[in-house]
Amino acid sequence: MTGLKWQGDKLLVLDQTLLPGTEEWVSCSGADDVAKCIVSMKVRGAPAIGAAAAFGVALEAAEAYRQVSEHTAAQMYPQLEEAIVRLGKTRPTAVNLFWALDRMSNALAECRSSEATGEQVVTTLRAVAAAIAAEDVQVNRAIGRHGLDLFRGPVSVLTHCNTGSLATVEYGTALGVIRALHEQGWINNVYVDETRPFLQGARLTAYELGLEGISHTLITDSMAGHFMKEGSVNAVLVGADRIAANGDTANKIGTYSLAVLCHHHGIPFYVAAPTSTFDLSTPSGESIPIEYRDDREVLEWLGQRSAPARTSGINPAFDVTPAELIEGIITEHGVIYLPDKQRIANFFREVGGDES
Ligand SMILES: CSC[C@H]1O[C@H](OP(=O)(O)O)[C@H](O)[C@@H]1O
Repeated sequence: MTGLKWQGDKLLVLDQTLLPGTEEWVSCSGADDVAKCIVSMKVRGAPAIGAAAAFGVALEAAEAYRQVSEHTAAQMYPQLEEAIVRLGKTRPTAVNLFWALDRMSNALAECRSSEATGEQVVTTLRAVAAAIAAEDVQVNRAIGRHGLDLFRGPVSVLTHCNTGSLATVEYGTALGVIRALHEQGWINNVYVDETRPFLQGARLTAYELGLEGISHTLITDSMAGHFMKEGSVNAVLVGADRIAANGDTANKIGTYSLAVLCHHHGIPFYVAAPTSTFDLSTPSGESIPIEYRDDREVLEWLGQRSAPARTSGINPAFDVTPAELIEGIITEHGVIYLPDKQRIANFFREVGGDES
């Protein structure tokens, strides 16, 4: 399954705010449509918002080309550069968004330096956006394969938030590992954290696992320690939105608590993420920008106020897990075992190239 469909001159986004009860596709014809979908979390998940933003730039190019008089590229660049800036302001934490926009920006710069025609700009940006999407699926399947190598037989795992086909283009990162385990017949059960306040676990992960008949049990976030203590959880698998150069990892709020619980109970805590989630320009977790969302997500339940009128709330959408609490980071190139912080630098030297 996927939450993004590219149809020539439109991007269709599966509105995740309506799942699981309603499957409704939103049609995007330009960067502003995509930006609104990202801000409102109709599309969410680090790799998914990167791919969606890339398509947003490609759609904007087609729109700009339709508007210019002599179909010359020169008139298109200001509109496209503005679209990239607009999309870059949608959400601050997931580095995949900026990684994808940088690839689009670099492609645009190459068009400009090679004096491409307007039509060539449209074709080039569409091809780069399509490549980002296609690569993501292959990367996720590689993450799944490498994650499978960490296990020797049937396990029960716990996961947080949604890291599946609705958080990526398809297959998923931590949920990609879970899919690979399921395909191997090695999933006894998946404990799914509901993931307050946006309920990505209850609404999206449970939806994906149910569609594929993967055994799962929904729990409240506060139950995780109980099931670890009783020995029901063999490993924890989570995703990531930004991994700093020392391995500190920003992920959905509640992830840090899971890592501390795993440390206490001697349960391996794994992060699954593509190399596009690494940000080697950010030295450590303290420098990762954390998105604060509307506190009504905390103060309300399904749109109805649950807290007293005079009660204030606070809503950090992510927290940072220090590298020393992470057993390993599962990437498309293999597993980086932490907490030897030098291993991140060595890993990128071995696989060749930067984090992009
Ligand atoms: C495969 S990365 C998914 C990542 O993104 C989620 O955040 P959000 O739902 O706010 O976009 C969460 O942190 C997941 O781990």
